[in-house]
Amino acid sequence: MTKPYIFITRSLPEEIVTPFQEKFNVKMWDSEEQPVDREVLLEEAGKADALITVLSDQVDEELLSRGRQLKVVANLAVGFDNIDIKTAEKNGITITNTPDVLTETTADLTFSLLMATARRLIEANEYVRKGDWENWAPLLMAGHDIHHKTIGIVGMGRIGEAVAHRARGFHMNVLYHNRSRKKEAEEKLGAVYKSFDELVTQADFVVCLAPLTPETKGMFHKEVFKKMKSSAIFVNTSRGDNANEDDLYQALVEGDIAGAGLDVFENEPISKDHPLLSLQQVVALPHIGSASVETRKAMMNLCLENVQLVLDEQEPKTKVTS
Ligand SMILES: NC(=O)c1ccc[n+]([C@@H]2O[C@H](COP(=O)([O-])OP(=O)(O)OC[C@H]3O[C@@H](n4cnc5c(N)ncnc54)[C@H](O)[C@@H]3O)[C@@H](O)[C@H]2O)c1
Ligand SMILES: O=C(O)[C@H](O)CO
Repeated sequence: MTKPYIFITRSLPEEIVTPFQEKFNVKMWDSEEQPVDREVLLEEAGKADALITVLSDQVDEELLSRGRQLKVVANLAVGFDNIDIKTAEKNGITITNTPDVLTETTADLTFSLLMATARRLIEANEYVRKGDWENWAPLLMAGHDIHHKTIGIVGMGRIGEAVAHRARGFHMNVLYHNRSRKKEAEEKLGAVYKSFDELVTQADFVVCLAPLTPETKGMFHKEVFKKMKSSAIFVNTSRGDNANEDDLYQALVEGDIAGAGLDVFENEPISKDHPLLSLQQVVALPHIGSASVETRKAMMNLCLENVQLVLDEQEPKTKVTS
């Protein structure tokens, strides 16, 4: 009997893939960094039983209609905005993602980014390395306090709650906005529900952790930045498209807000000539929210386990539904 065929769109460590090779015929794209060619991906989708994809692979109608035998697409991310879920369901293809295993790691990064932006850590590090540090000065690299300030979390899901937990450790006042109220989080974390407008007006740190959907796309725009405090810092570790980057740039230049910590961008990788990167008050990271070795390996394992379960005609651990 021929083994089921799994195609993985990036090169993953052998130690992760080897245990599955006895049961499956596994092929990987030969680069860890370079995305798979679209033509190759379409061709593979036409013959694979399972695909393991990453967030930059567009799993759209064209791809999902190729696979006569495609049964499952396991996305190496909790976000699934790169996948047309409805078409997958229509075509009987199971979609899985990687929730939970990355929650704490992404919350760590989100809070680090908030701190790095508020306390100007990257700018200060460059200052020392360039040899610009000549004297101690009363306001040298003075930033903004974090402790006892107000954090506003938009998208109080798994990661949002984990960020709120960290914020409580810094004696912060926690506000949140979510699609629905979360009474348990209010009790557990002392978080206070606010409308979106109230939250952006009152928070010192506005943190976006909502998924990218038609509803959230561009939700942080010109008028929203204008409502924020001029001392506010915007942190985005969800998806770049949730904020309008031109409006964010203008808001920073015109002093509507004080800074931005960004792990995600409208176009990734962001061009080094992008206006946002010319601003000292912006800390920019290359989409590394979940990037600890332990967590990335846990995400890879979860993808492979999900694929195995579906191919064995069992329920996957983390199925995505519309
Ligand atoms: N930067 C990174 O590397 C990284 C890592 C992991 C996750 N993420 C992003 O973070 C997102 C959140 O992950 P999660 O595991 O916490 O997901 P989750 O589903 O547990 O939480 C998302 C929350 O957002 C809420 N929400 C949805 N639409 C909303 C809206 N219009 N307004 C307000 N709230 C809304 C949901 O009700 C939910 O509570 C992912 O979708 C992904 O885009 C990024
Ligand atoms: O959605 C996700 O999981 C991230 O963007 C990558 O870990």
